[in-house]
Amino acid sequence: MKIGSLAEALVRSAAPWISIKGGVSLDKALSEIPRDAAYRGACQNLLYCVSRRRAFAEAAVAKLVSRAPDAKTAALLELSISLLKEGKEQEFTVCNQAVIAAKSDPQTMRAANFVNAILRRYLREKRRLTDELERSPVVRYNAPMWWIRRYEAVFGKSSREIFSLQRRHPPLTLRVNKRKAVLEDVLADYRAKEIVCVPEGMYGLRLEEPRPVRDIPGFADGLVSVQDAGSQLAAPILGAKDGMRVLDACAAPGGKTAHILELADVDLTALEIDPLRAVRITENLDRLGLKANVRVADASDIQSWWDGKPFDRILLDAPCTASGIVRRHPDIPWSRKPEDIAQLARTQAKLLENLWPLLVKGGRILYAVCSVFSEEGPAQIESFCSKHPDAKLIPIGPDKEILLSLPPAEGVQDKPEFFPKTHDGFFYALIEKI
Ligand SMILES: C[S@@+](CC[C@H](N)C(=O)[O-])C[C@H]1O[C@@H](n2cnc3c(N)ncnc32)[C@H](O)[C@@H]1O
Repeated sequence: MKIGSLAEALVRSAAPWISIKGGVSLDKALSEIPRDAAYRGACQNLLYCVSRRRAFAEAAVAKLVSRAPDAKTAALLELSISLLKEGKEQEFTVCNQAVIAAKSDPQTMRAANFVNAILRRYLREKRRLTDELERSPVVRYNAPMWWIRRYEAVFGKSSREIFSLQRRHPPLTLRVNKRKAVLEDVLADYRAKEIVCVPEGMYGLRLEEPRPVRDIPGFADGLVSVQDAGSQLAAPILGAKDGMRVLDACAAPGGKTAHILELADVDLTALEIDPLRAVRITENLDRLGLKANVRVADASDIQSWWDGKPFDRILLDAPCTASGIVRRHPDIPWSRKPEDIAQLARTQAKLLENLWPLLVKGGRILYAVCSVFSEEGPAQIESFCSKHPDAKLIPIGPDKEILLSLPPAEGVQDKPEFFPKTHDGFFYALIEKI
């Protein structure tokens, strides 16, 4: 049987989807699909689609079947229902391709009629079913209840809006490499090429339609990089000047490392604990024509890597729950456990504590996390400052905030020019050693 491309994507996505449901991250599952496989792009779309609708797809399958099917058949049904819910593909195409997919895999072959019957029943009952299922906040917001409560505690009434924003596709934001191009020129060039885009923050451009990097003019030549606009605030806030010695303590894949180097001629050490991720720092710097001392090391194990010379600036973009970037990583609420927050907060505290002595007097450390939870942001910094009388918080940006919490936002401009309008959730605190 010649298998259609959607059917092939359904078949190829079933096993990764089962592993994602078992706790493997979406990034890791995608990294196991061969880079050059023709079906890779379709699988990626499908796995993002189902991750954004995980609670709905699981609840719908549970409602529609009288006896739980085997894992592969359940996965095929959930993937297909998420596509039907998304509504981009024709309904009959999804049903037909799902049946072809079931028939093409020896493990699901005998369930092909069952898959057909369940999907057709879903289509007949979808309105009633959707109303019923979406009464549950878990389905409506696509997150476990503990996560929803956490968000509500942070954002109050705005949490609904933030949850609905996270269901939409994330924007594709680029950072213009100041060493090689001028933002206005790139903007004009893209518009001439009919790429719809708008300026975003100080160095960014937001593209209306996402596209692979190979189709972004100037990407291969290092004129632009992909980086969220909230993330693009780190280098300017850090404020490294020519000649300074700078440490980027948790650097991979190197987005902020590169931005620091685009803005000033500094002697930069970039540390990364994960050797595979460290390779990506060098790849990114090579593409942009930048240089740093990239090392694989545990930043908190100072003895293992430090040469004893203090730093003028340290960026600590610490490992965190990533609760501010769910729009880009829709699997995050499902892959985290409540106890992860305290565990990660301890790791962040250790990194801060151990890196503080490496800073020269008058030097500054920028603490950053892409999390919206207080334990990883404001509470972390308040606790650190209470223990360090030589730590002084420096106001950030024209609004002079000392603890800058940016909620995930789209088109919101309640801050001066300096700030982007559309960005992920971030927390920044700039601390000077006095
Ligand atoms: C939030 S990401 C950094 C993103 C990066 N700054 C960028 O903008 O592209 C955190 C990184 O820190 C690394 N990491 C975690 N613990 C570390 C440690 N103790 N020492 C060095 N790197 C660490 C993680 O592997 C991860 O790549």
